Amino acid sequence: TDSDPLLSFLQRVQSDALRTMGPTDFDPKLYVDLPLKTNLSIAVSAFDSLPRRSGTIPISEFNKFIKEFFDEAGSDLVYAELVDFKPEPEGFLLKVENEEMRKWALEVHAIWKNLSRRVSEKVKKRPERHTLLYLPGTVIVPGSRFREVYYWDSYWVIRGLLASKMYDTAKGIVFNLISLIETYGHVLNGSRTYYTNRSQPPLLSSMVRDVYTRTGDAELLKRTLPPLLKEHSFWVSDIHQVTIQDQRGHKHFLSRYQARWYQPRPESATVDEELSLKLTPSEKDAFYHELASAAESGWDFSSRWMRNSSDLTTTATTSIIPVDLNTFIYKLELDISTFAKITGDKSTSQKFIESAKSRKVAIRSLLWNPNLGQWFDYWLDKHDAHQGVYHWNPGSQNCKIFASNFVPLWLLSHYPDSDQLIEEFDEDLTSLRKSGLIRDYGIATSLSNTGQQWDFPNGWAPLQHMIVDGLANARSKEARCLAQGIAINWIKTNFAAYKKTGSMHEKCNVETCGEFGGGGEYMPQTGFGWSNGVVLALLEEFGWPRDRDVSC
Ligand SMILES: OC[C@H]1O[C@H](O[C@H]2O[C@H](CO)[C@@H](O)[C@H](O)[C@H]2O)[C@H](O)[C@@H](O)[C@@H]1O
Repeated sequence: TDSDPLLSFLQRVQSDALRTMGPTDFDPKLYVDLPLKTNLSIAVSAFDSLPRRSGTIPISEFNKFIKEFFDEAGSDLVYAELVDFKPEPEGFLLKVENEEMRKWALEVHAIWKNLSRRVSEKVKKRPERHTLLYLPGTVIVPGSRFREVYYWDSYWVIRGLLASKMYDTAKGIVFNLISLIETYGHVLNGSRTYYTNRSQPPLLSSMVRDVYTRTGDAELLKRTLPPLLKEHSFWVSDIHQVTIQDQRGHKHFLSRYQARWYQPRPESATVDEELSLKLTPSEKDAFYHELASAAESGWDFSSRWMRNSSDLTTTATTSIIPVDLNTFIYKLELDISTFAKITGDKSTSQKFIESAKSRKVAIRSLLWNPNLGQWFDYWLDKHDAHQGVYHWNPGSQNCKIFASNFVPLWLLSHYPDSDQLIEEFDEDLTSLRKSGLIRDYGIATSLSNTGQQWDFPNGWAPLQHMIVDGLANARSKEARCLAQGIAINWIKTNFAAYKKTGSMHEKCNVETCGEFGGGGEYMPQTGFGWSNGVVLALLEEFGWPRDRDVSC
């Protein structure tokens, strides 16, 4: 934040706000999202002259200051009309025959109008007054406190938009993300200045591929290939790529999450500072780095990254080689190779076939566990590294159960024939069935109830979708039935929660029908981009017969 005067100032306002308002219902993100009305220097001197009693600004003075110097959070994104939205598009969810389900699906489809925005011209004119970043086209936001575009959320938003037949809006989202690569060299976690230090799970090529499959737009592939090559370089750069030598002396290259950030996350600074109170200054820096890196994974936060699942300060994201990240990069490599082939760039196509092959060997050699029949994250042991090369140790696979252990199955829906990564996966699904992850109302994120939001009993839409989509495209009938069963229960619980609360939720509790998820550092959010996208995508894939009950 030192190099960003607006952010430093907003963080001062945020920490004074906590002292003034108290911790109940306090959301630190609100303060770093406030757009400035005046020049920064004027606001700073007004802030410095506010009266303080025992270090605290009186509430009326504080509120007056906020009103005078800031516009409302989110007001720098304005409502955008969706040019391709139709209340009931032609060919919409043709397999959904049940009237009640169809009516609800149309309501979920209509929520795109509530979530669509464009960045105000004010941001383009005076970027120094906003933490929001300018994007050229219409955006779909997740909802509630998430007032900006998020990277990996956008994949499932696009899946939903494709089911809603909104191809132009879907393409516009891709172009927005590309504009971020052009400016920053990678897609940001989200479109805010405080997210420039990290990315999120790399799913841009998957967005492009799915839009291309529906539209056949080869121009899109031509335009996206150069930025996708940049994105690939980002994920195999020094900070992300790790070399691991196997027991036969063969060197493999896999990637990890790692943010370029050693301070509290500005959007959660008061929380991070409180958490780090017991740490020494150098431990604090390392802890903040690990938290930001966990945010890059999209799984913020989870026992998956913690050495001790009851102590968030033991988060050690950068010491882990994640199954899902390497699956996504493997798919990125296959996608780049496919796009290059279609657009006539043979040498790039060949080069990326080779990269994908090497990554496949690495994933199979280091992350796949043939005895337990699943892929595991791998813990890096710094003491075991010699001149930057780690030595593989089978005991360092993290054999705890997480939904991410089954994310490679997702490849079945995109590369069903050519992909040998999953060929060893037991088609009778013993490891998945016995994992304990499949619950009555969806796939649990993990088996540990730690109070973190990416843990039990929460189920997240993206995780349901990747595993279900993969199984639905498997050869075995059993796998396809399992996929359908999970999809039906997930749709039912989203339906029940919507009927009960009038909203779509960011996450659900997989134990109880109609109950939304909890835990983590902020209040459960509604809206909600990826949840809507996944419901629409699953309804498109499986349909809903007339006589199937909609309730649990
Ligand atoms: O403000 C705290 C954190 O919030 C975001 O993470 C969560 O919401 C995102 C939007 O739906 C989602 O992509 C992510 O998986 C969630 O855990 C944000 O991405 C974090 O960087 C931020 O610190």
